[in-house]
Amino acid sequence: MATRIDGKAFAASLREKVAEGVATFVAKAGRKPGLAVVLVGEDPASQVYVRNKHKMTVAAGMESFEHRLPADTSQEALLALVDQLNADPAVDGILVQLPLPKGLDENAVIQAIDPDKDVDGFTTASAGRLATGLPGFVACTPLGCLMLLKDQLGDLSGKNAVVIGRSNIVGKPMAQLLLQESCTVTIAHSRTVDLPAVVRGADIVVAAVGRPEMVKGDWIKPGATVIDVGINRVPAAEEGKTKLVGDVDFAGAEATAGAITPVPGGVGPMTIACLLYNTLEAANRREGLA
Ligand SMILES: Nc1nc2c(c(=O)[nH]1)N[C@@H](CN(C=O)c1ccc(C(=O)N[C@@H](CCC(=O)O)C(=O)O)cc1)CN2
Repeated sequence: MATRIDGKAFAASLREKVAEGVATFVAKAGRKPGLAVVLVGEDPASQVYVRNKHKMTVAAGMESFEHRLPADTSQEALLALVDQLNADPAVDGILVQLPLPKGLDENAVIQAIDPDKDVDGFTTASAGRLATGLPGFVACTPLGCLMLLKDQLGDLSGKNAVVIGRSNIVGKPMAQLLLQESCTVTIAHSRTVDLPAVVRGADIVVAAVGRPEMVKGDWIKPGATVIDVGINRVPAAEEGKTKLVGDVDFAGAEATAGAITPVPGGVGPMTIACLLYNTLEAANRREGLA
């Protein structure tokens, strides 16, 4: 039976370490690191995530600047706010909560963020820095996955890693991070031929496809480490109720894997902890303290 990787506990201890780093920063810089979060519209899940970001930012000793805008905000107004935050010396990190309401150009808004404040790691500048090994910010979810993997396995070099999913936000940066760790990396996607066979060759599986329980237990190589990025809400057995499942059939994979992240309580909590980690890093760099 696989070890369950406790992302919730790991994230809590990372947030504590960030809080210690924040105290050191405040002592040296004479100010708090600042994180600005922009939420447009009333998407219920986004509201919960933004509320949690605010609470955890404050708990880590940082300044939280929350900007809530109505769903009918224009592209121009949103870009003007991003410009204002880029210029604000109290703001070290900027995050625009995704998804944006229909009608807004997500890519244009993200690219408007100053790469030195891009604590979400979503700008093309950040992606380019990661791909070429330059210092920059790595998107929080893949960064969290890497931290969990290194904590579990130590040195990753020479491991066969399969990343299922090729999104700019998770799949591609995850593959870059694993390559940097000297893994042999395969990026699998919807056109991959014989996905089960590809996954069976992997020592490390990162599933980020957004399809509930798509990766089956008998695809997993015995002893492999499985990182499940999926957060899918599906109907529960009880009438009218729902539950969260990942992209991996947890019960099936748990029997064969060496270690596996659960959903919830695996990768998800790492996302906000890594956001705080990146914000502290941004503040240190801006003050020449990194
Ligand atoms: N600008 C961004 N937008 C979005 C990001 C992001 O990193 N940057 N990621 C997601 C949402 N997200 C943070 O914003 C996020 C998602 C999930 C979790 C989490 O802790 N999930 C829990 C389950 C929560 C639940 O019960 O519903 C878990 O997996 O254990 C935290 C943050 C999209 N938008």
